Amino acid sequence: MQDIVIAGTDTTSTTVEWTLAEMMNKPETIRKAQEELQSVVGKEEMVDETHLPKLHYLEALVKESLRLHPPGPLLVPRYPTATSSIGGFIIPKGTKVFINAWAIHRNPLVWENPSEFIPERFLTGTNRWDYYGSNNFNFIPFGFGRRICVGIPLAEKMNKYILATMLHSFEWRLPDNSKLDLVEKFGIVLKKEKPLVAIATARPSCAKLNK
Ligand code: HEM
Repeated sequence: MQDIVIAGTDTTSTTVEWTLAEMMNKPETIRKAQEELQSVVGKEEMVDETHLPKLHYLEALVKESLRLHPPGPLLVPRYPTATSSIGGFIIPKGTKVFINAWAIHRNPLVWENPSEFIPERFLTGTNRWDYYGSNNFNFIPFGFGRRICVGIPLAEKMNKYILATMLHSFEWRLPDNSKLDLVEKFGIVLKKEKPLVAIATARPSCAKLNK
């Protein structure tokens, strides 16, 4: 139980924080997400679970944020049960192996402009990557194989639900005289070095919230 709470809380809040920070750095993404929310949810309603599968742009935003800033950058270590050879390297049985998902997600042979936040890459062509290691394991924010994250169905919903509600109900801006930075702090969970501080103002378009 404790494992599930630990694995499921920091990862989700970090994903929401990174996604909002990247969006505030590229305000047109906020406008596009709010347009999508306007057409799917509308002015009179609050976001609910039934809207989530229709929010394709929002899903692309979350995926692009997980690509650039995977909360578990090195996944969980593996210990091979047999000696094996990968890419010419011998990996003895029992070696502690880390998978660098962070680097895989920025591989320039796979991702065009890998360091740039471009959610559209998850909307077109074969790039509608899922979370289960499709596309040759080039996108693995939840890991892969037997020990893949068990919380994917919940995390998928929560990430979108929280962000959708925040963007539908509020406008977001930085405090006066502050600058946004996107510096990472490496750890078991990959966080922002400086937590995002943002000011929320209720959107006039959200009638129910203002009652
Ligand atoms: C954005 C949210 C999340 C991300 C990015 C994430 C990421 C990960 C990653 C990378 C792993 C290791 C997988 C591997 O090494 O192959 C993992 C494992 C795990 N996650 Fe998540 N996770 C998230 C949310 C959640 C939630 C919401 C729960 C539970 C409700 C959860 C429960 C777990 C558990 C129990 C494991 C260990 C699985 C095992 O070892 O068999 N995670 N997660």
